[in-house]
Amino acid sequence: MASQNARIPESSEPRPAGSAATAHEAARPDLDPQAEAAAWQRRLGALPEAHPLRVGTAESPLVRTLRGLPAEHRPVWFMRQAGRSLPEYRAAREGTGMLEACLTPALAAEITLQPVRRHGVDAAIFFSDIVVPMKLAGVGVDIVAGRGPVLEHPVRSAADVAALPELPDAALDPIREAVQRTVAELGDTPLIGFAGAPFTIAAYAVEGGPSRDHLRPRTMMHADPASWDALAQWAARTSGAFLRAQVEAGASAVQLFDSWAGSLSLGDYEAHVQRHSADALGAVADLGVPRIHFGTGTGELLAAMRDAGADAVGVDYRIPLDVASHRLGGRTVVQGNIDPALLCAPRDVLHEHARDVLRRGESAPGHVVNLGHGVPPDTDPDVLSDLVTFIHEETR
Ligand SMILES: Cc1c2[nH]c(c1CCC(=O)O)Cc1[nH]c(c(CCC(=O)O)c1C)Cc1[nH]c(c(CCC(=O)O)c1C)Cc1[nH]c(c(C)c1CCC(=O)O)C2
Repeated sequence: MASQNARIPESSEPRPAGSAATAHEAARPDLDPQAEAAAWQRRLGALPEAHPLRVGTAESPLVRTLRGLPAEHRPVWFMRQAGRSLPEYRAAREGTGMLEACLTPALAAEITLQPVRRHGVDAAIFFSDIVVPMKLAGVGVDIVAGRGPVLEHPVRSAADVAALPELPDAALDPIREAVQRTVAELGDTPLIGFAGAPFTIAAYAVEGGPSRDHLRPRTMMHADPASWDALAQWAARTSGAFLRAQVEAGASAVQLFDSWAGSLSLGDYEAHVQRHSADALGAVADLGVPRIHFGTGTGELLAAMRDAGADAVGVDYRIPLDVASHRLGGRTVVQGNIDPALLCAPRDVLHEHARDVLRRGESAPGHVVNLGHGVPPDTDPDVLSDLVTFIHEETR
């Protein structure tokens, strides 16, 4: 059991004088349960009475942790938990393209539910993709297995940006139906809705597909700032509408994936990206759902990503979680950051690494356990099921 008072291994950065070794206690004494509960109810006021967050999932370990409240155990889920690591996923996808699967409500719901049934994770994440909103808007994009999203026509000029179609609200109906089908099965297990952050979406649009350093969008924000701004605003509107549709249909939390933000300097992030991510997260601000903001290679961007409007920050495996929490001022819920590479290590090695992540997570007011990035496709599903059991037993 990872003690609440576990001594945290010395991190590479000084801890501010007087900060608690386990901020959980430091954060909680300030929390007046009655006041928090009243504020929480006010926060959810705009949601329908029957929304899962108002009738059950609010007391789930995931949502309580995102609210900064103690929970029966540390919640755990995995990015890319719905995917090729599951034989049942491969069977369900047989003969159906990726985007077609995302836009077939019964199939998207089934795939979303598979890892919850198999692993007993504390949250489902909606089976879709960050380029689905682009597709629904009418942009020529497909997902190539082993590569990722590929566009028919890269977006490189002001004219290309001006030609980008707006996402019609009715085009989101298959998404709403898939979410409704999913939450009808989930009961008190929360569904996390998600979207791609404007920079990551724009990086695919400008490059036309996956790239390592995202040089073209990073050049555009300096060489043609007006086109960059118009493109990022379009991406924020499109992703924001996608997020909102999932929440209105029943998602109890959202995650904004800025997977490729790590290629940005803090200066470029603050000057050219942060406000657009704030607009995407702002699309659900009035609905009160907890918001998680995740990126990879973002050790220098953590506070700026939180300040874009997140309740929690997803941290990748490259920075120790206590160091990340320190950079967030010790006052932000963190998510992560088990290294996916250790899923193929011997079980005792993985468990010791997970204990270290749990100990380091004690330095934040709340810790949602996750990987530092997605589940590798060749992962043994039993390793993930065992890891969920281990995390629950260690933190019960
Ligand atoms: C960058 C990114 C994308 N899509 C996503 C991101 C951000 C997360 C991350 O950083 O990995 C987000 C995403 N994509 C998918 C989900 C559903 C949730 C889940 O998988 O658990 C989520 C949350 C399904 C998917 N999206 C994709 C798959 C693999 C499709 C398959 O072959 O089954 C899944 C399960 C395809 C995809 N889509 C994308 C990539 C890079 C790929 C992988 C290409 C490949 O390796 O085959 C773009």
